[in-house]
Amino acid sequence: MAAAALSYTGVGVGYQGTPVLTGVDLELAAGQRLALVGPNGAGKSTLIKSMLGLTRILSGTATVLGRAPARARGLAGYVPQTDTLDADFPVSVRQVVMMGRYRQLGWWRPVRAADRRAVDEALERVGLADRARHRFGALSGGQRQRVLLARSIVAQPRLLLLDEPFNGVDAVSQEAIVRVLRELSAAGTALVLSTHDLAVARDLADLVCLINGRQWAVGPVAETLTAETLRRAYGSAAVEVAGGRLVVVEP
Ligand SMILES: Nc1ncnc2c1ncn2[C@@H]1O[C@H](COP(=O)(O)OP(=O)(O)OP(=O)(O)O)[C@@H](O)[C@H]1O
Repeated sequence: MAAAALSYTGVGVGYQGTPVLTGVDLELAAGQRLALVGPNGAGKSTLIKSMLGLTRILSGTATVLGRAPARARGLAGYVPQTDTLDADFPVSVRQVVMMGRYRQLGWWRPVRAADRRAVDEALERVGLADRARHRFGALSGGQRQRVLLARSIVAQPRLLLLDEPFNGVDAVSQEAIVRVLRELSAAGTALVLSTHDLAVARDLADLVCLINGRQWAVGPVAETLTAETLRRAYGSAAVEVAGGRLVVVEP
């Protein structure tokens, strides 16, 4: 049987030996979709970085695709927040997506017809085939996010990690991204996405992990995103309003 996409038991993660998030218990199988939900500073990005082998596991045990996270580097796909990238960098959409192939095949190897085909197919899939020659930085935030998704899928990862994939993303791009994520998951890719938006978690995820400095709850979305667990994780001032948006009223 294939190794779990993720297996975390009692995990603490942080920086310079100081934990920012503790008590994380996660099991994710092929094709499952996990939403990491929590307020700003909860530790969502840090947890994703630990899955990429970029931050130390300070306590507990963790495997990513059957290996210790530091040994799994490069195996999981990663879609960063678009606004963390330098949009002025003079690179075409096609070149950005091709970077996803280099990682798998080595930058020294010449680009082959199969690589070009994979890039074309990925751009087609995210609905941006007609933008291949455009400058990456000239696209809208939502289109850039679709390009970054295309870059990650050309490497055909068994686990895909997305950090706030819908921040600053227009409705058309969000719809395209959601469609591709559903297709990937149906084909067996395990997904982890961090989000502030409870509606996104409910719509897209099977499992949710509610964190804020520590893990407050984990499990199937309907059972886990309850008013009670949200109140515990966000503090008593947390109020959920219609449409799944969470409004936190400062005490
Ligand atoms: N490189 C770093 N060194 C030290 N502390 C860090 C570092 N990066 C983040 N932190 C701290 O770790 C905590 C968790 O941050 P993290 O970015 O993981 O949260 P988040 O849930 O992703 O929040 P946001 O939604 O604001 O991105 C915060 O207190 C943050 O200040």
